[in-house]
Amino acid sequence: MSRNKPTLQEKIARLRASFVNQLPARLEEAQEQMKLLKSDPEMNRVSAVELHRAFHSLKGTGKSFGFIDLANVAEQAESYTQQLIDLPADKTPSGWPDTLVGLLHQLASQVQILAYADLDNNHPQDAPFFDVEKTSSMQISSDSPLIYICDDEPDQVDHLANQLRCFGYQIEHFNDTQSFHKAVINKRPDAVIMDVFFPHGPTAGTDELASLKEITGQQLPSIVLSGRDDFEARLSAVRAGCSAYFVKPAKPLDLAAVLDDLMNDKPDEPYRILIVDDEPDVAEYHGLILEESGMLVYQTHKPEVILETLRTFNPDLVLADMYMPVCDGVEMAAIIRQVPEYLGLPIVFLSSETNRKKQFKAMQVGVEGFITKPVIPEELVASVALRAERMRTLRSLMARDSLTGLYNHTTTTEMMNTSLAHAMRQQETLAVVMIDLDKFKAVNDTYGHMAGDQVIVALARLFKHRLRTTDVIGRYGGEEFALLLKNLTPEKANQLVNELREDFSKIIFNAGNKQFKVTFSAGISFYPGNNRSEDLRMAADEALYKAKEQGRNQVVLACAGGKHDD
Ligand SMILES: Nc1nc2c(ncn2[C@@H]2O[C@H](COP(=O)(O)OP(=O)(O)OP(=O)(O)O)[C@@H](O)[C@H]2O)c(=O)[nH]1
Repeated sequence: MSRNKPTLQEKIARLRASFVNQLPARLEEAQEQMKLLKSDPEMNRVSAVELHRAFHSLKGTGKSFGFIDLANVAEQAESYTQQLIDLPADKTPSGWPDTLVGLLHQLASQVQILAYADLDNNHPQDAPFFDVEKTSSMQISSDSPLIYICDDEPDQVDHLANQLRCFGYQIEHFNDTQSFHKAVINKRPDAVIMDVFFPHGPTAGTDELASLKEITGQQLPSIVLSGRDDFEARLSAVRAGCSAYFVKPAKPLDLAAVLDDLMNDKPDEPYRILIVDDEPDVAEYHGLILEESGMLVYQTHKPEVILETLRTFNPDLVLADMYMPVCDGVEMAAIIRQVPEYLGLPIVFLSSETNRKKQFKAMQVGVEGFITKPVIPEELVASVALRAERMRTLRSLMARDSLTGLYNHTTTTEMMNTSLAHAMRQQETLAVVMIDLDKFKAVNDTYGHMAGDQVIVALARLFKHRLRTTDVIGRYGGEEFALLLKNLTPEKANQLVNELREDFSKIIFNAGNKQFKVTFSAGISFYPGNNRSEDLRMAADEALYKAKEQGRNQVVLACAGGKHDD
């Protein structure tokens, strides 16, 4: 019999119950430490530090799960042990064991109360867990964008639709607003290209967009493409919320550029958050809140594996506990900062520590901020998202080419290494494709450098639309591109690159009143067969050279050992 997946409430209820189940063992441990402390007339400071950590953790987790009475007693005990630790070695206050024993008794009665409490009806007091909104910016769609064109002049539309299809857009054409209306209600497109004038009304197209907005409550991303170039038509487009207005005949490439901008409002990859907390339940709880908002979370409970985990998970932000047994959060942050690659990685402490001096010490090793326990889910999500976004922007500036937004040479080379290592570990295949525009010098010389740039941008756009999000697209040099295609057979990779080549060769570019087309050549190499990333690159380069030699506008497959399958 199949069971539904547990809801967030159910998962959190389980975590709270698990915390309560662990309380007797934790209390017993604290009592053991207390015995050690009492047996030592000099007061063993190691045990005092251990006790302090145990109380601190009970306070933080207790607050997070909404067990406020328990957390309050733990806080008093934490503060008292801190005073003991801070005293000079030769000064031990009389009566200290009684105070601590008293606090431990109070904790024991709280544990008893919780053991018999009805946890289902005892929800945390200040944590509106279930209202964390799923931010729409976190979902990824790998499908080709769907564009509806509504226009009653089929000749013009055919050419536009064919050009846009070359970029990987799915195009559906409607001759009248009625069939367009039905189609939108049935399946909402990613964007619309709409004419203004139709036989049944001078602004029937834009009126239709406005009425759809009213009916559905949502604005359709839309562009106007019209024969009209007058104030009334343009105003109707503004009022219908259209993003751009083109007068016929418009260049398909210009429309594709605007469509790209509209698509760019689409989601990014989810933020990657690494949680380091020695208490699995606490890590799980904070992880649930972040996952619920669409982030990708990885947890580790051991600060000693931090560097390996950073390498494999590559987070946008580290959310760490401040007190952990092997090393504390500040020490762990200092270790992270020793690695130049992670100098800019945001580290945020999630802690019940409110001591300013301690917070300042953490800031000195480059910790970005503190989120105080118990967390308010919305605040946790907002402050993590804000910092992770900043990290993304910074990384993107460093890793991407400014003309195309593709990965630059350095990043592409790094990704070739990591993709190959990943393919080897997972026993997957990897295809490296080197692509070079044909006779591009002549394009620049004949039509100008700006026209040449337009070609480079168009090819980048074609790759972005047509390849999977798991594939890597890099601008390897001026007019040279590199693709890393995962898990494809040589036949499939060859077929895919040939389709891209054919579609690209059909795109019509404009320079002044001249029109021209451009082609590219490609060489493909594979793992397995080439087992070092340098070999993969060289084999793909040689195959590309062969494609150029054989007449350009073609794809050549490289085999291991430098042979080619033409
Ligand atoms: N417009 C523009 N041109 C570029 C850019 N980067 C490189 N190029 C030009 O690309 C051309 C490359 O020319 P070549 O290496 O001689 O090769 P080709 O003319 O493409 O000929 P084949 O590769 O043999 O087909 C040079 O004219 C460069 O100036 C760029 O960012 N924008």
